[in-house]
Amino acid sequence: MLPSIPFDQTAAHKKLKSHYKTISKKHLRELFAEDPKRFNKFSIRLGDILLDYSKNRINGRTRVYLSQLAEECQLGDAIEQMFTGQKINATEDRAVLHTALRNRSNEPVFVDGQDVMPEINAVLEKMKEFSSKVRSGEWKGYTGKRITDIVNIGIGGSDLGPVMVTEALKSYGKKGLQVHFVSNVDGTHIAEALKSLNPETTLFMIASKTFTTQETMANAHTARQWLLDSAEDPEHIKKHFVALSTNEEQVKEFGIDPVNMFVFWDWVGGRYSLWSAIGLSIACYIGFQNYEQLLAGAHDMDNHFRHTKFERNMPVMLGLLGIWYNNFFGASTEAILPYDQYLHRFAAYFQQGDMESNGKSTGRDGQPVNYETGPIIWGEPGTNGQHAFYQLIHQGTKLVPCDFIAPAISHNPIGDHHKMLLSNFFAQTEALMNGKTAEEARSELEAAGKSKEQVDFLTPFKVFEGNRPTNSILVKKITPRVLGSLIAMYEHKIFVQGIIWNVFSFDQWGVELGKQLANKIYPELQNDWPIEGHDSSTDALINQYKKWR
Ligand SMILES: O=P(O)(O)OC[C@H]1O[C@@](O)(CO)[C@@H](O)[C@@H]1O
Repeated sequence: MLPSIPFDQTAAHKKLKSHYKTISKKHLRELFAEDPKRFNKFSIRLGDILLDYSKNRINGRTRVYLSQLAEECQLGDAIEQMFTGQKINATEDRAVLHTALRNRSNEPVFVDGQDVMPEINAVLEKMKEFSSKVRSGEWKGYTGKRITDIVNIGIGGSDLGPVMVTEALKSYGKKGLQVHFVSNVDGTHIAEALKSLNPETTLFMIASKTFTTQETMANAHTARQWLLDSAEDPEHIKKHFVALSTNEEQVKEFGIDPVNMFVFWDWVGGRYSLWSAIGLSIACYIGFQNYEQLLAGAHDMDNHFRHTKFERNMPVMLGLLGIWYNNFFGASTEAILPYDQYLHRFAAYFQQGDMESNGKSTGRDGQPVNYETGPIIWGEPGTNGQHAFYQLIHQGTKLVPCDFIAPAISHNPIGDHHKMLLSNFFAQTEALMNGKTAEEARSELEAAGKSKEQVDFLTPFKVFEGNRPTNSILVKKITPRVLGSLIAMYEHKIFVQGIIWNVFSFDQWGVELGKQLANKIYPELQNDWPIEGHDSSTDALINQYKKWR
């Protein structure tokens, strides 16, 4: 059981609060001027990943106090409790073992006294065999044709991970095998997906940990009817449907043969499940060997996280820096800005990963917390973001700590594109750090031949305060292994923050109320009678909908 340590009552919190008063008055320009070796002091390398966190509003003392905060919150113990299968997801009485799914060492991991590695390996073997059959054409549809299209039907963690990874690793995708993703219960989503597909060569993967999620089950039934409209014989379902789930009973009830079920376990959180059977669409698309590389990369980061002292620990430093801005500088959001178009769903993935884990306001002691917890995560690929919201990041009134991510090597080395992309990647963090002084702005305007009146008028609008913190994560190339490490790095950053904010990061009770009310309203929409009994707004909205539909 995790201890409950209100983070704002730790000695380190007190020290950080006082330290903030001095360090927050220092501009990043000064911090770099004071120490030419600043980069060496505030950067970490792990394989083909370089984390440069030197452009942050910290000095050596800040890092000492932040590390003390982690120590006081017993982060080290908490890490060991997770990796060794303790039931740290206390409100659901479950272990948290996405790390076991990628435990390439195969060292035993025990849940309730049983080593879970044999069953994990059995599912991986089944995924290997199945993905090989689909990719080779051995797996045939009801008319004997090979599969050309996979449709993953799932939502949240049963969708976002496979989407993000198959997009990020698109250059590893198999030619002639397309993956599609349907998640929204909005009929448009499945209608648009099915428009271009042939039932004879389409394989549906119904991805759902519970196999009860309204959206997924609605889409799954629609997909099944779409197949039967062509195939007619229900016997053919088993050639075109597999299930990725923990719930065998519901899978059977839907009509999928348990032989075609790829199981995972209740100690795998939905938003941490791409390493489980939920990753089957990934394995089919990029091949099982590449999927194993993804697992290996995550395992590399797991070992780093578990065995590295906090000051040299990537997830720990990222987690502590996030707390520094969230709880001491009052920054309520964090931007993830990948300078890689294939990573265009990376920020979206961690919207669920981070916000569904730490978007909590009740401490592990059952009491309301009296400090900020999970930040709002957002972001878009660079350089697009520069033409959308960088105005606010550079000159707005809000502090937005940003993670910039970029590969040194592109999968598409066309002309000078990558050098242009990377010049922006390097320039943006430099600009956010240094800014532009009024003197610099003024002399630029004068050099441009502006009149004195124009210079006086325009100068204030051309000043950049700078001092805006960023992390730079430069990787050699986005390979399956590097991507696996990057994802695990952010997973563990989220873990670090949840431990220190004294919340339970692996349940998600906050998603239940909306579902409950939707299940109450859904039957009310089955007729045209006017509704009353909700509040006047909900009644009016429902009744207007009924008039218009
Ligand atoms: O995989 P499933 O059981 O269908 O859940 C889908 C998603 O729904 C949730 O909102 C939980 O209800 C996410 O946590 C989860 O990833």
